[in-house]
Amino acid sequence: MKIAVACDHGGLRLKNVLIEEMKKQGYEVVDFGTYNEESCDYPDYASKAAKAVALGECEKGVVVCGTGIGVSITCNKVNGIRCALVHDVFSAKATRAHNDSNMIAMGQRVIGEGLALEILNAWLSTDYEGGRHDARIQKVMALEEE
Ligand SMILES: O=C(CO)[C@H](O)[C@H](O)[C@H](O)COP(=O)(O)O
Repeated sequence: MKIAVACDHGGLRLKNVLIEEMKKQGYEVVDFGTYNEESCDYPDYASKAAKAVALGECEKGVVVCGTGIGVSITCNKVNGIRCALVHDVFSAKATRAHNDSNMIAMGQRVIGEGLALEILNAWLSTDYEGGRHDARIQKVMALEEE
């Protein structure tokens, strides 16, 4: 599975930890930057990862900034993206099972690396449940057509 990743300067260290974990598990990672800690603008990088997921070039996406908020807002502006800002394991599982989220956002300034890795693994290994959630997701995605 191909995973798109991106961050700003505030998420670089955590992004690199997450990339290592995903590579170790055999995922193919496409890193859309940023690649150093020089101050930059998160929309420039998060949007690239989101577009890669929306176009089907990558199956899922992982984005990181200081809080996770800036990158999640950005990704959710791209049609077809359901990006969940997650800082606990319960929500990581729930957003895959219920929202079929195709991207996850985390904040390097919010959680430690150990929890972030648990969240990542919970998110990657949880399947969408379908059923009653289908209609809800369709209603969310229909807003893109208005
Ligand atoms: O967008 C954010 C906040 O919602 C991110 O956390 C950014 O990483 C943060 O705003 C960057 O802040 P900085 O003071 O420019 O490092």
